[in-house]
Amino acid sequence: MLGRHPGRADTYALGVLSVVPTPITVRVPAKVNLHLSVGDTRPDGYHELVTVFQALSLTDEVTVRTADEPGIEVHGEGADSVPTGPSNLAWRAVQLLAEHSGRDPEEPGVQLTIRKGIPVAGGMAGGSADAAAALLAVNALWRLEIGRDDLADLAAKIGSDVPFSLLGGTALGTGRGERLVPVLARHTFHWVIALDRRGLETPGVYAELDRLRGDTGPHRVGEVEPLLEALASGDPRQLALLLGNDLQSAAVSLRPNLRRTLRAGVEAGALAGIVSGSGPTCAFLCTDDDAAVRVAAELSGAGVCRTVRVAQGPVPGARIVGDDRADRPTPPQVHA
Ligand SMILES: C[C@](O)(CO)[C@H](O)COP(=O)(O)OP(=O)(O)OC[C@H]1O[C@@H](n2ccc(N)nc2=O)[C@H](O)[C@@H]1O
Ligand SMILES: Nc1ncnc2c1ncn2[C@@H]1O[C@H](COP(=O)(O)OP(=O)(O)OP(=O)(O)O)[C@@H](O)[C@H]1O
Repeated sequence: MLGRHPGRADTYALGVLSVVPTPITVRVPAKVNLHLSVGDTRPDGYHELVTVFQALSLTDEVTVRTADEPGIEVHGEGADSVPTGPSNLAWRAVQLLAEHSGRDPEEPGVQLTIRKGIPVAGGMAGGSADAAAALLAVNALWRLEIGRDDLADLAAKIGSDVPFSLLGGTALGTGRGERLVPVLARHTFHWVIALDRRGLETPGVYAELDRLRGDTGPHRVGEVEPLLEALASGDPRQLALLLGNDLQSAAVSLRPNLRRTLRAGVEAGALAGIVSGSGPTCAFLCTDDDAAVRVAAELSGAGVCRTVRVAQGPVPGARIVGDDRADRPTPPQVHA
């Protein structure tokens, strides 16, 4: 590798030596949709949305490094069900940036390591998060200096949730969810996240919503202003009354057990519970950190879900946290 690409920006000639750039690690959050109104299907097959995203403190980390042998390693919970080939969304991000910068997308000379903390196929934008992280990391690795707005345009080509994974915080999303405006959210909100035993595929959940709706319509997207006011006030009780997700009925129709999970969270003391995005993960809003810990303990004892996490939001979007974490003890579960 050393010295083989003297003209490329990712190796730097130092006399007879070349220096391979330091690996870059990006941390990226999960999301929950506090409000998700699904309108009609557009000619391109996507549904018109009005949604409010919030980034939560469940995170993935993506490390990119220059390598002769490209590949993807995935560590952490659910790693076995994450593809390590070209359908991995983070790999698609690498290929997109390679095309964008005039490199060969089939041989980008990059190795990816993904550490999953976001549930896979859980409705929390795990794959989208990895794609956003890979965009930011490779932009830095190759010193492309693509600005945040242009990165967001590239992100939208990969998936509707990817631009929000880059942005983070709390944001209003329109279009198919990719057009974003940041929203003021005072204070930190405390969440309990209940993970289901198996994932749900997003297209199937939208299709189930269409099936349940039948010929009714047109479908107006719901009002979001009261929720934005609750966010600005910072009062979780006010916010709890306004949480809503049009995909919830479809997710519950595909997974009737979610009804029991949602009920159990509220019985355990949460202010309200919703299915997160396309599900099956359920998110419960709590009054404060202590309440969240109590709800999490009770919910995990209720036997209604696979596992339970406590999280806070909003948190920042994808951001560089440092160089290689190769000294970490977690053994890889999937190899490229
Ligand atoms: C459910 C949400 O997570 C809510 O934020 C998103 O709408 C899903 O976003 P995503 O996973 O990034 O989805 P994409 O990869 O863009 O699309 C996957 C599939 O979901 C459906 N889809 C997605 C977004 C949208 N506005 N309308 C749709 O109907 C389509 O069947 C599409 O083929
Ligand atoms: N880097 C990735 N991490 C997780 N899943 C990925 C990744 N790349 C591709 N996938 C595939 O995408 C599918 C959906 O996974 P993901 O975790 O993104 O779901 P999700 O959180 O429900 O997505 P969203 O909330 O954006 O609809 C998985 O079944 C997996 O096969």
